[in-house]
Amino acid sequence: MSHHYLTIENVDKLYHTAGGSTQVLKNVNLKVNKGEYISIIGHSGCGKSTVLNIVAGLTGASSGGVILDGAEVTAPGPERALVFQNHSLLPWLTVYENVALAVDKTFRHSKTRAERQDWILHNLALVNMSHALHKRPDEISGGMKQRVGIARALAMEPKVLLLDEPFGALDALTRAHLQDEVMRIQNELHNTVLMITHDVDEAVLLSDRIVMMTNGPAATIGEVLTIDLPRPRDRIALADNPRYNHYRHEVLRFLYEKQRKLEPLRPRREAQAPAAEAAGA
Ligand SMILES: Nc1ncnc2c1ncn2[C@@H]1O[C@H](COP(=O)(O)OP(=O)(O)OP(=O)(O)O)[C@@H](O)[C@H]1O
Repeated sequence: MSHHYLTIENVDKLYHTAGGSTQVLKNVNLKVNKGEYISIIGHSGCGKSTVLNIVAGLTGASSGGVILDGAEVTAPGPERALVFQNHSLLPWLTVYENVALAVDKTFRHSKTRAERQDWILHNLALVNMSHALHKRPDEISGGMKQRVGIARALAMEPKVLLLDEPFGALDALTRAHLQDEVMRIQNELHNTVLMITHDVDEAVLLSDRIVMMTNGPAATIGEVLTIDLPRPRDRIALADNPRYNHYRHEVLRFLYEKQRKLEPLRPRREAQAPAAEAAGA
């Protein structure tokens, strides 16, 4: 048996639609150690969410599979918690109740009512949301909703945390603040994390390794970059760090030179502005 905690092995994925079938993923292989923070980056539509959904057990691989802590993934389960870009809190429940729902479900047999209550409060404190326990999602900001989503995921004590562009919908300052929070929590808890991102700086700042995917169809892992920067990491100090900038450059080079995304061809006359045509574009 593999000594890796999470193994994605020879995963192919075909989607069958009325128009025929498309091979989205081809031969995706990745081995993740316990406590590693992995980012997956690649152009839009290459298949990042499909990889994450297969690990989550939300969709099956067409061939190959996923093994987590020695067991094959065949269905969704609480040991793989997901956080999406668009907050998935239940709007009629308070912040506390949203986390309580997951905690009560996961620990109803293993923790007493009082222990569960402490655990909910503990996880909401971890993301600095203790001040808003009784607010409903429409009474808090987007960043706060993401904090609650993260608290809910952490509170399930998952074996792997699956983050699908968790900061994607946030403004730059809120995003930076939340990235710092996630780094702080990661330094404390050492979760195993798979995170999809489109943000090169975010990937370098947060990750132990960055998995770079080729363009689809039949996308696969093109390169894996190990980020050897000491933790805790400080975004301001790193801005002038040559190694940080080297990693950034490597990811940009992969995305914009090696895997340059070509826009689909459009009819020349209608699609291009006169100025662009005059410039010979
Ligand atoms: N259920 C489905 N049925 C058919 N095709 C699908 C389905 N889900 C995804 N696809 C297609 O598979 C490809 C990969 O989609 P996926 O969402 O995994 O990409 P992605 O890299 O996460 O994209 P983005 O960065 O834009 O979120 C796309 O071409 C998409 O249209």
